[in-house]
Order: sequence, then C-alpha cells, then structure tokens
Amino acid sequence: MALVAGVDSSTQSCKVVVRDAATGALVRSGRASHPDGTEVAPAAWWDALQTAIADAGGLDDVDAISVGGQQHGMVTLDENGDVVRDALLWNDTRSAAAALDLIDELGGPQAWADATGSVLVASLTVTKLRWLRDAEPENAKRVAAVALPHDWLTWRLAGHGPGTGGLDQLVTDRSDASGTGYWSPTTNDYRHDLLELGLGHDAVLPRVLGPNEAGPRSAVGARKPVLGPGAGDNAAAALALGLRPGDVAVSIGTSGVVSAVTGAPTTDGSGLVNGFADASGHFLPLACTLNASRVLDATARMLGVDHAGLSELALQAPSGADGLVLVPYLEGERTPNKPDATGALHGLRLANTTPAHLARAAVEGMLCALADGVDALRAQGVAVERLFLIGGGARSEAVRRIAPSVLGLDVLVPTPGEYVADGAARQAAWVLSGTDEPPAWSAAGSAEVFSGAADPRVREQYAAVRDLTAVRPAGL
Ligand SMILES: Nc1ncnc2c1ncn2[C@@H]1O[C@H](COP(=O)(O)OP(=O)(O)O)[C@@H](O)[C@H]1O
Ligand SMILES: O=C(CO)[C@@H](O)[C@H](O)COP(=O)(O)O
Repeated sequence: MALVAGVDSSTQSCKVVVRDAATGALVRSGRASHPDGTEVAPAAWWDALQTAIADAGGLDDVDAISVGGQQHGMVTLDENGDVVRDALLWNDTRSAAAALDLIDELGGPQAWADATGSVLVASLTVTKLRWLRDAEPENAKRVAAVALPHDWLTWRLAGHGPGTGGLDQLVTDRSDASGTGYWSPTTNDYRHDLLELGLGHDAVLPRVLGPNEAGPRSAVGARKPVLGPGAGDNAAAALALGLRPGDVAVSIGTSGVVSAVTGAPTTDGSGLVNGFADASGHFLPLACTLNASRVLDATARMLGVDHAGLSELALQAPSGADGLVLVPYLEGERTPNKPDATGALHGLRLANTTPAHLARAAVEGMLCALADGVDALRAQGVAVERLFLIGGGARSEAVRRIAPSVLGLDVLVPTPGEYVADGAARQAAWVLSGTDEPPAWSAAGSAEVFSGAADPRVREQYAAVRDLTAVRPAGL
C-alpha cells in the first residue's frame, strides 16, 4: 500500500494527514499550533510542521507529500537563503495604503484585475513588498527571493534553509502564485514588472509547477518522498471536495472564504472577487473575509462560554436576534475593503440584550458577510447550486443550522475533517500516479444536509448597518 501525506500550514495551526494513495483512506494524522499574530517567524511554521509530522507517525513509509497553506504571506529570503524579516500574513493590514498607491500607479482597480485577476488589497503579497520597500528599505534591498508560506515549507522539506542558498530550487503552484499580485492566472506567467513595482527591484520567484508535476524529493522521510507542487489552502480544499460546476465551498476558518472552481478566469474590477487559479488547472474565483471563526471565538469569550455553549445560546434566540446586528469587522475587513474598520453592535434594546441574542447576532453577522461573498460570486457569473460548509467554524451546530436561512440555500456539511491537508494529500497521490486526472477518491465522504427557509430579514437588517462602523483609533 503506497501512502501519501498532505499538509495544511494554516493561520492557526499545522495539520498533517497520511492517506492511502489508491483509496484515499485516512491512515493517521497529526497537528501542532502556530503562534498568534499577523507577523510570524517562518521558523515557527517549520517547527510546527516537524511536530505535526511526528504526531502523525512520521513520513518514513510515505512516497509523496504536498504542502497546502495559508495564502499570500510574504516570506523574504536573502541570497544565502536566510529569512530577511518575519513574514507578514494575509490578515496583516499594514500595507493597505501601499495597495492604494500601487492601484493608482498601474492605472486603477480594473488594470490590476486584468493583469493578475485581483484588485489589490492589503492581503496580496505585492502590497506587503511595497510596504517593505517604503518602511524598511534596508531589508527590502536584501531581498533576493520572495516565497509564500507553502513554497518555503516545500523548499525546507527539500533540504534547503537558512545558509544553504538554493533559491533557484524554490517551487510553487498556480493557485498560490495567483494570490501574489505578480502572476497572471490567464497567461500563467509571472509579471516581474509588477514585482519590481512593489519591491523596487527584481527577485527570484518560485518556479510554478503544473497541477500534477513532481517537484524535488523530500529530505525528510526514509523513502525521500516526492514533493508535489502544493497549493493555497482554498485550492487544496476544493481538490479534496472534488468541487463540480455549481458547487461552492464556504470555509469558516480564521478567514471566511467563498470559492468555486470554474473553467474561465474572472477579472472583477470591484475587487470583491479575487480571480485566483485552482489546483487542477482551472480557476478559483474567491471572496475572502478577515473575520470568521474568530468572531465566534471572541463572542464565546465575551460570554464566558465554550463553543458548545455559544452554539446552544445562539439557537435559543429567534432568527434575526430581535433586531440585534453584529457587524464582525474585528480585524478590519478585506471584503469589503475596510482595513481600518472595527466591529459594531447595532439595534440594542432592553428586549434583546441577552447572551442568547448576542450569540445569535455573532453567528448571523459572520454568515451575512459570507452571504455577501456568495452574491459577489454570482455577480461574476459563477453558478451557485450547492454550498459546502467546511473549516473549524463548520463544527458549530448553530452555524450549520442557521446557515441555510442566511445563505438562502441548503448547506452540505461534509464529515468534519482537515480538507486542506486532504486536498494536498490527493494532489500528492496524483503526482505519484502520473495520471492525467487526480485519483478518483474525494476526501469529503458523506455530507449531512442542513435545510431551512431563507429569512431575508436577517440580511436586510445587516445591510442597513454594515457601513456604520468606527475606524480603529490611531495607535491601536
Ligand atoms: N465547534 C466549534 N465551533 C465554532 N468554532 C470552532 C469550533 N471548533 C473549532 N472552531 C474554531 O475554528 C478555528 C480553526 O479552524 P481552522 O479551519 O483550522 O482555521 P485555520 O485554517 O484558519 O487555522 C478556530 O478559530 C477555532 O476556535
Ligand atoms: O487569504 C486567504 C485567501 O485569499 C485566506 O484564506 C488565507 O489563505 C488563510 O486561510 P485560513 O488560515 O483562514 O484557512
């Protein structure tokens, strides 16, 4: 039995699954936590990967491995392969002004959407490079190569690292390259001119492998498993779910993501939909919020309950929480682009100031932002017939039961699992097989269907107040 491994190096943790390459059966798994914060030393991801691999029983019997991971994070390397500074993550908003500058310099939002599939916001890597050029020019000058979290971990698994050089051995895939702001999903080419516009000079970029193209061999694991191209986390999840036309994945992790696999690229000049590539050779239009599972975490904390307690409370209050609306911009927001916004509670009355109402408002507010994302995908011509709910937040009973009324469709909840790591494992099996198509197995198993009538009032009351938010006070 050949075994493959898949990794999800996500914002909050690292997960590893080991699966049977032929059947997809889960053999074992492991995990480890990542540090908090939007600025992280990449070494912490490497340490967590080691721990998660050990927790998953090691790689000695594994023949192929692929790494999926959080998108966009800026990993800068000097010519020796040393990290120049801590990575800025996808949810770090300090480059919001740089995004606006770059948009102006290229000729407006549509110019970026046409060139790269996406209008720039602070999440995209090129804006972080511009911030680096302006705020830390000495660091910017030392940058010899730019990678993303999954590229860097793949490179480390191949035996490279601080002091080894070997920048020309960096590899990536279409899906993650498409979130940089200097790669075109339509032409499949880097735009070194846009990289230079951001960073101020050219640099080595990882070679973009095809969806089932073998990378280097891993230095970790007795059999020196072949490394797959890896993927951005959302593309990996789509590969695990085996999304078909009409299927939309709604992921509630640190980020809230609505995405679909399509045969044609999108170039949304409004910026609501990022026109990314997927991990199967197609496209992945995607709307992403900065505020999803942590809105639930924070509300549970405020109420002094755990996730189960929050869910119970939310289900005690009526749909619409008697007019209480939570706008969930706790970390600023990306979709819509409001990097300096804060969250807000609207409609407070004596009748709705209960823990149950607050819990319900948190679940509904978080889901309303995702429902806006579903609408944004529809506006780009994406068919929305089936919604798959995944990510840590999909483990919440309240989220599952309230989602149909807010999203306006039944939701399918696959057996809770690590779909990003599973998609990476499926990619590894694809690379190992050398076939044109990925292996027939999907990791989704059977999905539980949650139904319920749409309650348009919930979205109406949210739409009425979602722009009424305060800006984060200076210095905070
Ligand atoms: N039962 C639950 N209800 C609500 N949220 C949950 C539940 N279980 C886990 N979470 C939250 O899900 C998040 C982790 O999900 P995950 O998809 O792994 O995130 P990420 O990929 O961003 O690291 C955490 O914020 C965690 O608190
Ligand atoms: O920025 C995006 C997508 O564009 C996020 O989806 C990140 O890729 C982080 O994902 P999670 O850690 O929340 O799963």
